[in-house]
Amino acid sequence: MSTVSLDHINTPADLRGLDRAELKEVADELREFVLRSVSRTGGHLSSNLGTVELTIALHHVFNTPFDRIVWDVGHQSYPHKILTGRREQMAQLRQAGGISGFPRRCESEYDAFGTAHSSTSISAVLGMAVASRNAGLDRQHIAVIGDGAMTAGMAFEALNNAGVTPDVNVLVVLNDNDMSISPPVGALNRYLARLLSGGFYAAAKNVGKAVLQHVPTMLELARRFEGHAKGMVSPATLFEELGFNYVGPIDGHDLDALIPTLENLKALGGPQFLHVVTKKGQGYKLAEADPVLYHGPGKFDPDVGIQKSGSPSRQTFTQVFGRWLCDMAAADERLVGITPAMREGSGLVQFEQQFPTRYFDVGIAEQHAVTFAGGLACEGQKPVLAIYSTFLQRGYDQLIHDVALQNLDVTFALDRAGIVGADGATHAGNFDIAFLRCIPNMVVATPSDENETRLLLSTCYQHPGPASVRYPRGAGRGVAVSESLDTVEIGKAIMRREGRGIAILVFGTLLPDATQAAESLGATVVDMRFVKPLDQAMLAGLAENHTAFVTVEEAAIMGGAGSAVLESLSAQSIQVPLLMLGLPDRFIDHGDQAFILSELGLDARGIERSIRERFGALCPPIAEAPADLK
Ligand SMILES: Cc1ncc(C[n+]2csc(CCOP(=O)(O)OP(=O)(O)O)c2C)c(N)n1
Ligand SMILES: CC(=O)[C@@H](O)[C@H](O)COP(=O)(O)O
Ligand SMILES: [Mg+2]
Repeated sequence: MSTVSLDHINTPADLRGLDRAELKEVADELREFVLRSVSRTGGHLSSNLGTVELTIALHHVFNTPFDRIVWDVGHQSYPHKILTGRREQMAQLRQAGGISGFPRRCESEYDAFGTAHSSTSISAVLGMAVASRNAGLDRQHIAVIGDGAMTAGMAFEALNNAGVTPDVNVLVVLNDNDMSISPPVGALNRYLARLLSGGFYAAAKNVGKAVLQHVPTMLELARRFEGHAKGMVSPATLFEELGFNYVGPIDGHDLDALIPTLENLKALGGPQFLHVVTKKGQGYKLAEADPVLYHGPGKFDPDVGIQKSGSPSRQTFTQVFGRWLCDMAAADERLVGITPAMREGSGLVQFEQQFPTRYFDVGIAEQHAVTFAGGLACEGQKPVLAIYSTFLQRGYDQLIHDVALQNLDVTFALDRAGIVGADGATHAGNFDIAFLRCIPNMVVATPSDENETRLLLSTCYQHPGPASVRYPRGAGRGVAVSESLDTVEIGKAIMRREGRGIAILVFGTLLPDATQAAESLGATVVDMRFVKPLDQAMLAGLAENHTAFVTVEEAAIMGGAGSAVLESLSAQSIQVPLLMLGLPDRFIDHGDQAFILSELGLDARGIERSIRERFGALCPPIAEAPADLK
């Protein structure tokens, strides 16, 4: 009877002494561990169930951590974490103080490169491989990239570069599960499907001379041990044309196929490309049947599966957006909705069903999404680009050059603005206010609740130029949302509470916390609604009868809305002391959203405490206040 157990695998070295049968036992245990563990913490499930054998094979064959593995996106790296000494820490996955859901260099020497935004792995391993070559190191560099991540331009920029870079040991493993978060889109997906079906080779046999143009030289053939697997002289795949030695497709759940193939590839130098086929959710029937639902679930009972809860009392901001989009699309046939591969997360499921010809999933291609929207706007369409704040960072030049500079009418619906919780710093939308407000022509709206979100979406949509509306991850506070498509005046703030001494200027959904603080302080509260254009008249008016200002935003303080107020006061030669509350100048780790906001002093107590610390003389005494406020 075998004594092999996952409990005894503390580093990949422990895998290297195992035979094939033992490795298969480890794979079964590892899959079960991933399922049980993720069901208790929440996290990315389907992708991790799909990479169990691939992870074991890679660590078995390659000499990690000396050899480098870069996990693209990194949401499939849990088996890797478990096999590299973090099995116990999986219990705190994505929780405050616990390990991250993504690879991080500071977390383990086995995490060769930090990932989370997709399609960076080939560039990163190429950089590493060139550095190894220059240092005379005989090291292997492996990028594991999914079929979804492979659709991004950046992956192709890297292939283009790697294919002609001399003397680099780069292995790209394409983990093809025929899924992105939602079903994959685009011509590359079709091409991969043709490779899998064998149709590519079969069709090629009939192409006659065209095939011969692609016949590799005898020397190359000798290098391609996989020639026997293909079993014939075949036309070059796209990846071969780009300078890679293409091998595959092989079954990514079959250790008997994976291990010898990787061993052979390890012996070869130069750019290698291995196409493996896996199943998202492999081994857990419910996830296999619905990999979208199990892509990134919260906690659930694995014996029962995810249970659909009854209709929740509070809508998420994403749902508010999704409904607004459908309503506005019904009212205006020029509206088109765009998502870069985030149909579910961005709230476009219903829109796709209702308006299939006006729905565009462009793949993981944020840059393209922005310029595509610009092109649509040129011809009189009204594009709404639904995009996470953090992913718009990818399309920054396109936003400036292809949209704002030409004053094109594109509405940016920025979801996940501010703290996002379990995904942490890589996904937090901290920077959009700072990077958007400096762009000429941009309108930057910061709705304070669900209804304001709808109102400002309509307002920005009707604005004939580029405009953005930012809203956070998760549910609002339960504010009823009107069904109208009314608009408000752009650049106009609204007074929410008239007080004395201190005026709290709120940009976004921290309004209830700021209001609660203001009630203790007797302060004025203004919902600023827009960072740009800023309501300068409101600021000037408030300055006449207040002695201090406080700005509150769930965004980076540096360059943020508070900075905009400061600039405006300075430009108007208004001298009022200003306290800026928002996100500090550091990356903020994963953890519960409310907990993080409270740690950052951005809940009602924290806001009051900061104001008292700074403007104590202007504040009324604390009556029966909790000790931490005194
Ligand atoms: C730049 C960027 N855009 C979008 C995402 C969101 N995202 C995370 S995983 C994923 C799908 C990736 O598909 P694939 O690479 O095939 O991996 P799989 O989920 O199938 O394992 C997407 C769109 C991201 N992480 N980075
Ligand atoms: C890995 C990745 O980028 C996505 O799966 C992301 O984690 C989704 O985040 P939401 O859960 O906020 O949609
Ligand atoms: Mg995939």
